[in-house]
Amino acid sequence: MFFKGKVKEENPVKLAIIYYSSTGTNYQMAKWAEAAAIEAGADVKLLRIQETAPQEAINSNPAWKAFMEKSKDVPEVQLSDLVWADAFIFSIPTRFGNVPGQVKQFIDTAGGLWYNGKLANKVASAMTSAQNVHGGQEQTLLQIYTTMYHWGVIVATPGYTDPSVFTAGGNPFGTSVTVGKDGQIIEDAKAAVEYQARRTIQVGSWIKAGIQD
Ligand SMILES: Cc1cc2nc3c(=O)[nH]c(=O)nc-3n(C[C@H](O)[C@H](O)[C@H](O)COP(=O)(O)O)c2cc1C
Repeated sequence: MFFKGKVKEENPVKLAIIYYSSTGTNYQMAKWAEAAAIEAGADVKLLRIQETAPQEAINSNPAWKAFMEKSKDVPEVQLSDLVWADAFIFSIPTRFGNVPGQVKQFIDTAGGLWYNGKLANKVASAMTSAQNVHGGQEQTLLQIYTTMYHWGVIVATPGYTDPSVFTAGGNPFGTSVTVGKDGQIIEDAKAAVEYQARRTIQVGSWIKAGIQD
């Protein structure tokens, strides 16, 4: 159950790691997932969801402004990336116990793909952050999973299938973290993120192999 190996190299799982981040937390988690996924042999794209907030709002928060500048070269996720991928990992902040509007705006452009069955039978898991330990992290994960259920995506949560889940705070829905006053992640979450990436790829490889049989 504790998957540490590599997926089949001749037909790697195509993994889209899709994040939204204002101040870098979810970017950090996405980068950890990216490194682990490459190590596991997946074909990986790290993609950011388009920022749609007004420039004045971004400028009013130095951490937000600095992070926008730092991450400007990360490619923006396109609908074609959703079609390309066998599996998704979403990393998104908690906003009032829900997904950020930027994420919802992108998701709501996928109606045509959904209608044409282009999103079904993929695999997904999600990660999130919040300011408070009990700030709605699980609820945010459930919100994005609800969309996955509509898409016909198979949601592959970590559950309690690896010791790293406990070290990171024990969220079986997906890795979730708390952002301290210094803007840094409080929990020791890197191993859990890496494990979640490997597990998403592993389940993705099972589904992909099953579809090809
Ligand atoms: C509009 C808004 C709503 C938020 N709602 C919550 C919340 O419900 N619970 C919480 O603990 N933190 C909340 N936060 C804090 C964010 O979750 C936190 O800034 C985010 O996890 C940082 O992630 P990032 O660095 O990737 O942007 C909110 C922040 C904003 C701007």
